Amino acid sequence: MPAESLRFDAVSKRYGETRAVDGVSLTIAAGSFVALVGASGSGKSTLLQTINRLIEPSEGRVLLDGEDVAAGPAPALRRRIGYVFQGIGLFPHMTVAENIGIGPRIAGLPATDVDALLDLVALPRAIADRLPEALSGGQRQRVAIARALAPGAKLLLLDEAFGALDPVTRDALGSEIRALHDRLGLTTILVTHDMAEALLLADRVLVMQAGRIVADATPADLLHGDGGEAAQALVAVPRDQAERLRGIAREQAA
Ligand SMILES: Nc1ncnc2c1ncn2[C@@H]1O[C@H](COP(=O)(O)OP(=O)(O)OP(=O)(O)O)[C@@H](O)[C@H]1O
Repeated sequence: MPAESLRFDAVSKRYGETRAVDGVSLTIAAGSFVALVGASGSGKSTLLQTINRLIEPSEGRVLLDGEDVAAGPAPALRRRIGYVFQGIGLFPHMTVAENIGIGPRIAGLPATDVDALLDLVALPRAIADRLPEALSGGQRQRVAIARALAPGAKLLLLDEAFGALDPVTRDALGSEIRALHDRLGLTTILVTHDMAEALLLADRVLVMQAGRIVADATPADLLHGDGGEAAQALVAVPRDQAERLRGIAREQAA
């Protein structure tokens, strides 16, 4: 199955006076890796969840491969879309293998090849019989990714999926997700607070502010100073940190 393309067509979501998402129109090409960044409360998670219908837009529509996501039943839609969020949501009383296989099992699909999925996310096959409590945070996150991909999803939504991990694990898992994206030909949307992560992993970076997309640029363009004020304020953070670290290294060497 080829990667899935996405289109947001004037999508808004209101909660009373709050416009969590405010008239977003946007096309995401099949096979692209898009990062969605922005301050807390800017609407990233709300926009992401309109794709798998955890949130229904107040106005507008979302098209997956040209078809309105609201057209068919939500469970069938969600099987096409891998969704991983910070809270992970593994079932604590089920083994790793049961957690990974639950989606296809509920849908009455053929049993999941758990070993193949564990290989895919670089986990030892021997952990298949463990409960989630017997895993590290990074391992749990990998199981969640394997579960998200188990029904053959070609669209992967990651909502601060690496948020609770230590920086070393987070960096490694980010690179592995990018490699997995390339190898499986996925379309991936990564919500992150971390502009460095967005710049390093994505082909395209979208910046949200007060429910709107205020910048849409490649990492190279952002690093060249494009994208406007809000985007450049976010790019300045890792750049300033890198410069301060270089300054400390220079002082030590002098
Ligand atoms: N169920 C809800 N009821 C009322 N307001 C909501 C609800 N969900 C989100 N909001 C509001 O919508 C806005 C966008 O929230 P959203 O969670 O999409 O932001 P975010 O960019 O993902 O934030 P964070 O980075 O902190 O996760 C916020 O002002 C939030 O308070």
